[in-house]
Amino acid sequence: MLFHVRMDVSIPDDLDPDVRADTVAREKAYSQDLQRAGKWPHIWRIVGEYSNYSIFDVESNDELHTLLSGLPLFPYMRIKVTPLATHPSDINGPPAP
Ligand SMILES: O=C(O)C[C@H]1C=CC(=O)O1
Repeated sequence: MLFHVRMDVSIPDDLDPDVRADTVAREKAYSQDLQRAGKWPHIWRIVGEYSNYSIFDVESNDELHTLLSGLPLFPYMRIKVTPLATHPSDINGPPAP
């Protein structure tokens, strides 16, 4: 199942700089592990914002929720999830299983 996900990050200005650096480093490692596992096949920075558009490829809503709620930056994010279906005009058809 494919999901379009928008993440908007808002880290409080008064967060301890060491905590901030550690959290951002753990977020990067967590994200890259999921990318290597094929669960997070696309991530794009939204120009001019501390935000991204991502595509997740997971088995269920519950799996997506587990992955998103495990993000180290999750406490500092607003997340909008949009489920994706195959478009009938897509010349490539549905994604390969
Ligand atoms: O920078 C972001 O967009 C937030 C988050 C998502 C992946 C990652 O490494 O950080």
